[in-house]
Amino acid sequence: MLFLVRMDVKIPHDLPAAQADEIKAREKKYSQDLQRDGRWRHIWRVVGEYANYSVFDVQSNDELHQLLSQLPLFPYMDIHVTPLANHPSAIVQEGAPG
Ligand SMILES: O=C(O)CC1=CCC(=O)O1
Repeated sequence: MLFLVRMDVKIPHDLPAAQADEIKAREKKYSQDLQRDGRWRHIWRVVGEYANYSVFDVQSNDELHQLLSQLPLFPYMDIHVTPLANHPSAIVQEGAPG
């Protein structure tokens, strides 16, 4: 199942820089581990914003919720999830047998 996820990062200004840097380092490792195992398919920066659009490929809503809620930056992000389905005009159908 594919999901488009927008994450807006809102780190409080009074969070000490060293603590913010440590959380961001953990976030990067967590994200890259999920990218390597294929569940975090894409991550794109939104131009001019501290936000990203990501595509996740997971088995269920519950799995996505678990992955997102374990993000180190989770307490400091607004997250919006859009479930994706195949478009009938797409020349490649995601998830269809090859
Ligand atoms: O910087 C961001 O957009 C938040 C984020 C998600 C994964 C990551 O490494 O940073």
